Amino acid sequence: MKYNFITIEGNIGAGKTTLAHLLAKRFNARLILEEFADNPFLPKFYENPQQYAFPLELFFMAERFKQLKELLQQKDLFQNVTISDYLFTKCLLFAKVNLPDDEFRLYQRLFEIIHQQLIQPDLLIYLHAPVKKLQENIRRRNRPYEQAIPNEYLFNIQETYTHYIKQHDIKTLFIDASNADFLSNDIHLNIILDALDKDYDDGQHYLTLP
Ligand SMILES: Nc1ncnc2c1ncn2[C@@H]1O[C@H](COP(=O)(O)OP(=O)(O)OP(=O)(O)O)[C@@H](O)[C@H]1O
Repeated sequence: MKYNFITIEGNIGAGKTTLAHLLAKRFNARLILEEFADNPFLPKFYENPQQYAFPLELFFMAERFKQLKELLQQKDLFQNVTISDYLFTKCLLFAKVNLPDDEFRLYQRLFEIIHQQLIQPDLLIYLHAPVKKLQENIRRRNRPYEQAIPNEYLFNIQETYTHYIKQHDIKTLFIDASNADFLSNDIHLNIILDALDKDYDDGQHYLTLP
């Protein structure tokens, strides 16, 4: 395994957490998981996005910073592999979609100050699935407040992520996860494991799962 700190990203319902658990088990890695359930603004945001977007985004940024800073500063970081199911920049990407321009600019100023203090992963795994598949996953896991997410919101999030990854030339394994089933299909997990044995240049590297 060539990487010390891997982050898995993707749209809502793409399967980040499942893959993060499987990889962490395989590499006996430290696991950093998104704690979105503690965000009291999330159900309110889905009911009334305009009113709650700013406190929602601030809460996410504060919580994620606290979590990443504590974990990544522990001395054993580079003795163990670390897997996380979110990138700190996720805050900024969701904020771009959810906030009006003036509020976004304020948020971005705060983000940039905070962001510099964090260690970045050495590989990003991006799970890309079509909106139809995301909606199926969201329905199946059945978190009540997510059941009316419009397709347009998922498209916007997807666009924002892919644009960011391209623009910043981030070292990314870009996985077509349309058919992904990491839990019951060992072939899918093995394709990812094989890929993690290789060195990659910066930029996107595409993988398709059969
Ligand atoms: N910055 C943010 N702004 C708005 N909503 C957010 C933000 N971050 C996370 N969320 C919401 O929190 C919930 C959890 O999102 P997330 O994509 O992290 O996990 P997930 O959908 O459980 O991932 P996966 O299914 O890929 O494991 C979703 O409803 C998502 O929209």
